[in-house]
Amino acid sequence: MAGRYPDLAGKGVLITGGGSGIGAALVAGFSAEGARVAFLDIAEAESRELVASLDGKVEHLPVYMKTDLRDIDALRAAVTHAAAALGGIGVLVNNAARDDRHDFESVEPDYWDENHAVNLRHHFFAAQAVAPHMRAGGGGAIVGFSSIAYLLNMGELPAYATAKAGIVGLTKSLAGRLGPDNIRVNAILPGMVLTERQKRLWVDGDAAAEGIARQCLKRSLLAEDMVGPCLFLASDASAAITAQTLIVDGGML
Ligand SMILES: NC(=O)c1ccc[n+]([C@@H]2O[C@H](COP(=O)([O-])OP(=O)(O)OC[C@H]3O[C@@H](n4cnc5c(N)ncnc54)[C@H](O)[C@@H]3O)[C@@H](O)[C@H]2O)c1
Repeated sequence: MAGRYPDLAGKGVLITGGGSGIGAALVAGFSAEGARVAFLDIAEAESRELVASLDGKVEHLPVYMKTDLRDIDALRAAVTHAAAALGGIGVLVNNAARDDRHDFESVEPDYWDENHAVNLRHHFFAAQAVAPHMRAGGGGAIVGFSSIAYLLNMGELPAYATAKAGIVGLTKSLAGRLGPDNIRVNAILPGMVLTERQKRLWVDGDAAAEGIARQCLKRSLLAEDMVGPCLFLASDASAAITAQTLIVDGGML
C-alpha cells in the first residue's frame, strides 16, 4: 500500500536490523512508501534475499550494508556511507536487538556488556551519528524499538529488559536534546509479535495461544503490524509528537 505518507517518498531512511523479522517488514514498508532505504544487519544471506525480493517492486531498491552494530566505528562508517548513498538521512529506525534468555545466577559482566552492546548501546551512537545529517536536512525523526517485555516482570531476561527500559529513557533524553533541531524521537513498544525467530526459539503454539488470550485482540500480531505505527512516527503526520512511547501489543497491557 504505497503513498500513505507522501512526505516519506524520496526520503533517506536508515534502519538497523533490517534483514529479518520486524526490521525486514519495515524495510519493505518504507520502500513501498517510495523512501530511499538503507539497512544495517549482520545476517548477510537474509538481508540479500530481502533486497532481491523487492527488486522491481519498489521505486528505490533498499541498500544493504553488512554491519555489526556492536562495533561503533563500523556503525559510524555505515552511517556516513548511508548518508552518501541516500542523499541524506531524514529517518532513523533503531530496531536491531537479540532477545536472549539468561539465568540470573550465571550472568557475568562480559555477558551483560555484550547484551547491552546488541540491545541498547548502538541506539545512542546511531542517533549521534545521524543527527548532523538530519540537521543538514532541516530536521528528522528517530524511532526506537523498545518492548513491553520490560513491563511484564519477566525474570528470564534481566539484561534485555534493562536495555529495553533504557531505550525509553534514551528516547526522552534525545527528544529533549534534539528537539530544538526539529528532530523528533519516539519509541514503539511491541507486544508478542510472531516473527520466525520468536516461533523458532520462544513462542510455541501453546505460548502463542496464552499470549493471544491476554490480548484484547484475539489474533497473532505479525511483523507487518509494526509498520503502520512506525511510518506514522517517522512521517510529518506526527510532526508535533516527540518524547513519546507507543505500545503496539493488541491490548495485552
Ligand atoms: N518480536 C517480538 O515479539 C518483539 C516484541 C517486543 C519488542 N521487539 C523488538 O522489536 C525489534 C525487532 O524485533 P524482531 O523480533 O524482529 O527481532 P529479530 O531478532 O527477529 O531481528 C533483529 C534483527 O537484528 C539483527 N541483529 C542482531 N544483532 C545484530 C548486530 N550485532 N548487528 C547488526 N544486526 C544485528 C538480526 O540479524 C535481525 O535481522 C527489536 O528491537 C525487538 O527487541 C520484538
